[in-house]
Formats: sequence, structure tokens, C-alpha cells
Amino acid sequence: MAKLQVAIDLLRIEDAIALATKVSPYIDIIELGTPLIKSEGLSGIRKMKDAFPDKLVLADLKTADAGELEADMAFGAGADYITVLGATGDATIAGAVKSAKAHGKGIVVDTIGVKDRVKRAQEAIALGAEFVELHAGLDEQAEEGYSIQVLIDEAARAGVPVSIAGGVNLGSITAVKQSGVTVAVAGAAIYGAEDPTQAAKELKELLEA
Ligand SMILES: O=C([C@H](O)CO)[C@H](O)[C@H](O)COP(=O)(O)O
Repeated sequence: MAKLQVAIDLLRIEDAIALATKVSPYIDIIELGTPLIKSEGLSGIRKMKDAFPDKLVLADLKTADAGELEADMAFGAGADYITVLGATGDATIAGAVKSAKAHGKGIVVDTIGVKDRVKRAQEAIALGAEFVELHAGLDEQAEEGYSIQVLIDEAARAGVPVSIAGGVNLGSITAVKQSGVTVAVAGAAIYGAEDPTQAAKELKELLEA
């Protein structure tokens, strides 16, 4: 069954932990979004893992270089997964994978900005990534004509473990699930909801239906 990941794009770790506290019964992976990491640093990762020792914590580092070093830093702070950019070189992904193996953790390759996401996903899995995020970031989502359907179609033909991020919500999660994803990532649909707990509950129910 696909896992549900909440992407927390808030800026204060106290707010992020408060949100995670509300939604955690329905969440498999708690993601500290890139703006949150930039705001709070490694100590934010440590605080989140200390608050939720039984949950998987993903640090959305979007590492672009020094893969092994940055992965070591985040795993040392308690992360279970970090993201590395698919747009970067194979050596950066391989370095991060080396660190993940040493720590017993996992690498997620983020295809944000990559032209051929499916091809890069297949390459990233061959390099040792645990799964690949087919991702349209917040700026791409804001472009005219954006549709999550592109990611859903790519997931269905990827043939490797993938997540989808970029507009997963109550209206799209069933199609996301049917595409065969390993993980569905929901950010604004949860942290921006009037009732985040209810939103997370409904998303989880649809994923499990
Ligand atoms: O990863 C993200 C972005 O790069 C900022 O960190 C978002 O969390 C991700 O795109 C989730 O998107 P929504 O579910 O559409 O909020």
C-alpha cells in the first residue's frame, strides 16, 4: 500500500511540530520542506525526530553537491531520508547513497527541473536511490496550464519506485494511487487546510480504499 507523506512548508519548527502532532496518526513520512530546513537548519531535523521517534522523517535538502557530506549531516541529525536533486551529477547521488548505506537510511532523488523525469528516475534507482520523487515544485505548479496528470502518467510508466509531489489533494489522490506510486506527497492540501487533521485522515482513507 502506498505511504502518505506530509510536506511541511512552514518556516518555524514549533509550527511544524504542532502540525505534525495533529496529523501524525494518518501520516507515514513527515517531511521537513526545503524552506523549513533553510529556516531551522539541522536542529530542526533533530527536534522533529525527537518529537516523532516512531515516524519516518524526510529532510528535503535538495542536495546539489557534496552528496555524501550533506547526507551524513542530515542522517546524523536524525533524518531517515534526504532528497538529492536528480538534476545533479551521478557522483552526488552515489555519494549520498554511500552515506545512506552506512547509516541504514535512504535516499530519495527529486526530479524537480528535470526534463525527462522517467529516464532520470530509472537512472537514480540504478544508482541506489530508494525511490524517486516525480515532482512539480511550487513555482512550476503556479505556471499556467499545470496539471498533476503529467506526473500521474509518468508514474504509471516509470517501472521503478516513485512518489508524486505537486498538487496531491483530495481530488487527485485516487488517480495518484492508481498510478502505482510508492508514496503520495501532500503539502498544501494538509498544512493549508482549514482542518489539517481531517484532510490528512481523508487523504489516508482514499489511499487505502
Ligand atoms: O517540495 C516542495 C517544494 O519544493 C517546496 O519545498 C513541496 O513541498 C511539494 O512540491 C509539495 O507540493 P504541494 O503538495 O502542492 O504543496
